Amino acid sequence: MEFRDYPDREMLALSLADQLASQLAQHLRAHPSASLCVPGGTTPSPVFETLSGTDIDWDRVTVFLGDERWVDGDHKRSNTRLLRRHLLKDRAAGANYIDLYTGADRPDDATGPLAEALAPHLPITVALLGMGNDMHTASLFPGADHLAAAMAPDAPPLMAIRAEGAEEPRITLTRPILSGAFNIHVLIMGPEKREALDRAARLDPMEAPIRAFLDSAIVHWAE
Ligand SMILES: O=C1O[C@H](COP(=O)(O)O)[C@@H](O)[C@H](O)[C@H]1O
Repeated sequence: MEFRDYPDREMLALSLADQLASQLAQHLRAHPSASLCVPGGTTPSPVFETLSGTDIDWDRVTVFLGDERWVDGDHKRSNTRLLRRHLLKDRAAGANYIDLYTGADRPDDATGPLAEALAPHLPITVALLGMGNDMHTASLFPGADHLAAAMAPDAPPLMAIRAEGAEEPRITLTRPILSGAFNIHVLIMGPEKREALDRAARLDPMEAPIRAFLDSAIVHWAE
């Protein structure tokens, strides 16, 4: 794991957005398309704001979330809503977006069609992961009902998942799809998350799912 410590959150957002854009642009120089997997939650919006204005060929970039809460796109807890407000605008408005919320009654009914939609965009070019204070990442929560299956090497690309720490049913990309990304970044802010990261580094991925991605990730942190 590489740990990058920034002087403040603004510097982190500017620098990380630049690193993500550079990796996408570099991939696009050698390939017809690239994919960007991003987190939802409360942390990434400043990074998204900067990234949305970067000058890359967004028409050739496919964006999708690492996980989605099973709520309508205009619900205040929708991760897609966050993306539409902070990332999929300005220059990045041209990106192809795969919405993980299909409107099906249950996320279980969406995993098959979504796996087909994602397949042409795998392996992920750049995966940005978030982390909760409970050491979950995407919707891979400690204690979640299908965590063992979602962490297995032969897990399907997406799974429906429920957890006590999650307010609503979720859909999540699974461990093999996320860990197969060419470039993995973890974004955390604040002292609590730094402590959680240190704790996670000493735990098994079933207790601290973020642990599964740390060995090959660059972690970006600011107070
Ligand atoms: O529920 C979620 O939580 C994590 C962490 O979110 P944060 O609010 O602590 O930044 C996020 O990465 C994930 O995408 C989201 O669905």
